[in-house]
Amino acid sequence: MEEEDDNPPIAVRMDEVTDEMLPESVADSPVGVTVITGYLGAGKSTLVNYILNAQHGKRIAVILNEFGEEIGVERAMINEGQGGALVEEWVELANGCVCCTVKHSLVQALEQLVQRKEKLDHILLETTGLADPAPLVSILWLDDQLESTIKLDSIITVVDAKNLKLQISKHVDSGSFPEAFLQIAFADIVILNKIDLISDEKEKTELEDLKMKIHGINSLATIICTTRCLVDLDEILNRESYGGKSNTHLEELLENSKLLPPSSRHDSGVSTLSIHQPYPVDLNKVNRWLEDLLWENRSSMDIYRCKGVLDVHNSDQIHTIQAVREVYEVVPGREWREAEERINKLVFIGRNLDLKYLEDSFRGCLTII
Ligand SMILES: Nc1nc2c(ncn2[C@@H]2O[C@H](COP(=O)(O)OP(=O)(O)OP(=O)(O)O)[C@@H](O)[C@H]2O)c(=O)[nH]1
Repeated sequence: MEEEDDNPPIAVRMDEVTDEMLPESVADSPVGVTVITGYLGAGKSTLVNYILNAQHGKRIAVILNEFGEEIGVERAMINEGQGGALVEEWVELANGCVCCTVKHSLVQALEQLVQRKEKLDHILLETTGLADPAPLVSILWLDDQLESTIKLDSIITVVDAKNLKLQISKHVDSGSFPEAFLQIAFADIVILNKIDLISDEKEKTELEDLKMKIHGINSLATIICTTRCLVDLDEILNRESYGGKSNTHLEELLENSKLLPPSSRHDSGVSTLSIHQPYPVDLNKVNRWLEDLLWENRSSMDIYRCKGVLDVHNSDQIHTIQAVREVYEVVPGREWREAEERINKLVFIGRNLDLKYLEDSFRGCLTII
């Protein structure tokens, strides 16, 4: 037996790896669902058509969903992989409001789609007329323990570079803010599209300004500039933005640069800010604090998203916080490294965010005051 163990591992080319050769956990891993939002005419259909028709070798189902309208039967299109034929399927959803009746039916319909289609690599859900992606996130962000065959991967918001500039200038000094800002606030990835329409030098500087404004609304979003939504699919699929066990955003959050508060508050009132505090926290107190912030609405803040890392009392594991509106999750991640400074860092995206309130109330969760 010992001799066998001493044999060197046999090298296998990754493109020859079949499901049978993969550990069960990888072969059976749930199919990622990416939600695509964006303002009218920003380029959502252009992105979907590109993904369906490009030669990327991935088998992707696209579901077109008219939220806000009565939901009956929705169309799903599936790319056969090698840039081959498109197959059309109908995914049946019960009528009703997205936050109640459709909840289970949407998840069930997606699970059935995965079961019917062998080796589906990914599902895209294009939403039209959906101003606020949060209800959809709470439907698709499923607990790992449910062992679903699907999992929410990320939210992509397609933005029209030329139009966003106009929208931002129009809404400066105004109390209102366009739904495009809300879609940016919830995005994990912002595709800043129609870059070809920004041509002269002056506009190019404005493009940098636009990126800063997007990060002013949501400093956690990855911005990808495109023309006709031509984007490397590896940059947008399988991001695992909501994976409880995934450490992807943990390392991101530990990077200082991602956490600096924007130099000035965004005029739309939708902004990002972050708090950093040393000393371990009491996990029960953090849960109560989050519930107070997200559920009780005692302050004038409107918190859309929160991501963070925690130094939990009596634990060597970094804990991550992730919240979308009232749904939140705190999970242990990797262990703190020896040289790493143990700290609590939290990033909030929302309206009327109050730094002092957040810092003062969070201090109550520390084990050393
Ligand atoms: N110049 C330019 N035009 C683009 C680009 N991307 C998309 N378009 C055009 O913009 C228009 C709107 O694009 P769509 O993909 O239909 O946008 P959409 O977000 O799906 O639009 P709705 O479904 O109406 O919300 C179309 O005429 C596209 O051909 C781009 O990068 N540059």
